[in-house]
Amino acid sequence: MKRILVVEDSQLVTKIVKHVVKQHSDVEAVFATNFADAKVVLDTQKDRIFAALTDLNLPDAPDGEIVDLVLGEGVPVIVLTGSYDEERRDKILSKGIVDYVVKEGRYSYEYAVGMVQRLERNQSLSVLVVDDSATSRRYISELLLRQGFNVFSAADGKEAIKVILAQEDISLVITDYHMPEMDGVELVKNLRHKYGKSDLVIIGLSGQGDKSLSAKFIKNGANDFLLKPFNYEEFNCRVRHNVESLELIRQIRDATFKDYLTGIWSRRYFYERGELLYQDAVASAKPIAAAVIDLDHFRQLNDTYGHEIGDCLLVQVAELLQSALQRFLVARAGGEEFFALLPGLDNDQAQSLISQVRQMVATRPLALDDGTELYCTFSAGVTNLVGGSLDEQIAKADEYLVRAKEAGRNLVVGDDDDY
Ligand SMILES: Nc1nc2c(ncn2[C@@H]2O[C@H](COP(=O)(O)OP(=O)(O)OP(=O)(O)O)[C@@H](O)[C@H]2O)c(=O)[nH]1
Repeated sequence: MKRILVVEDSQLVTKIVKHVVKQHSDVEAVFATNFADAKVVLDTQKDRIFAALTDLNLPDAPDGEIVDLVLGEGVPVIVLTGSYDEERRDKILSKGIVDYVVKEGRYSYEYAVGMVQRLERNQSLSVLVVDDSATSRRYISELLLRQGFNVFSAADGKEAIKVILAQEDISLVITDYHMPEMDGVELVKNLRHKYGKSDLVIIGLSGQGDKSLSAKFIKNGANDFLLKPFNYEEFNCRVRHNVESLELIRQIRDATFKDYLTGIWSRRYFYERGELLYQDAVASAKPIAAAVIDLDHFRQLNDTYGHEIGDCLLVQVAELLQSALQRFLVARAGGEEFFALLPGLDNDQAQSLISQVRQMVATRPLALDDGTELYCTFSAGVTNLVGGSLDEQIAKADEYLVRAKEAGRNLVVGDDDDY
């Protein structure tokens, strides 16, 4: 639950903000009606305040002094004001606030509270700024840091690709056009070989003299374009809009490809992604191992403890598999069965890795809500025998799994075993 400080002297506005906050189950608000009360809240609860929504004209501080107070405590500020004055707005924005929202009807209050949630979600998103000008890189990075993002930077396209490969979780790239080594459009073309628009948002930037560049960027795969110099609010809105579109696409993808119970990849995704990994391995003559993992005596466990506890165990085992094999493709195939695809591993390596995971699952107690601890084991078949398709390889691993079950369970059978 995120706690926000709302500093507002109008009773009517306070009532509206309370109502809007109530619609967001993950936000709670502490209210102050003047500068002095806000100071007391910050003095006593600063570490628990995630962000502040503040008016500018308070009875005991009429000239926006509250902004300096809150920023001085290191708390991000979203100004919510009735003041339309452009000059004042620019002055307040230049202090480093997250956003300046004018009270113009119901949507503006929802926008302001939504901005708090945006700030929180941005903390789990990484952004890469690519520009050969150190000043420009610093400026754009500073704007993004204000919005809560994790920010990385690179001085040209080549360096950008290195950062992205080393830092797999980059969701947004903001790139200038004119750069040595590799320009912005070349960078977009290169990135689009590997990352679709649902994996990575790219926003192109360039100076006023290059108007045709917007089309060039977008035709080569950028999601959006901004002409420099841009104003902070335009930048903020464009970034927010693009990041929200990305999240929506990811939600749809997850609903299609993630298993509803455990949250790990589904059988459908395993075959879609797995087929590409499989074809890559075949084309490059590199090893690829497939494993079929099946929990032992799961019917008995369900019968003894109930289906709900069975579900709870499936979730915990899925988490263990996912974290132990995080470099690889892991999916719930259905029921109490999981698939793993391990590109780059030969059969000895894959069998040894899956055996370590088997040992870990067998010896780690799985905790239930009432404090009870249960243990469960799995059996697995692991093969590197690449047939005509991924399906055939999985069928072979499944054959070994049956042998592991027949040999007594809690066992991993590979290509060289005689079971
Ligand atoms: N709780 C829970 N149980 C499931 C789910 N999907 C399948 N199962 C149960 O998993 C059990 C699988 O039973 P079996 O195929 O006989 O396998 P097993 O009891 O694990 O025996 P072995 O595989 O031979 O060790 C059945 O009782 C299914 O009802 C699920 O989503 N949740």
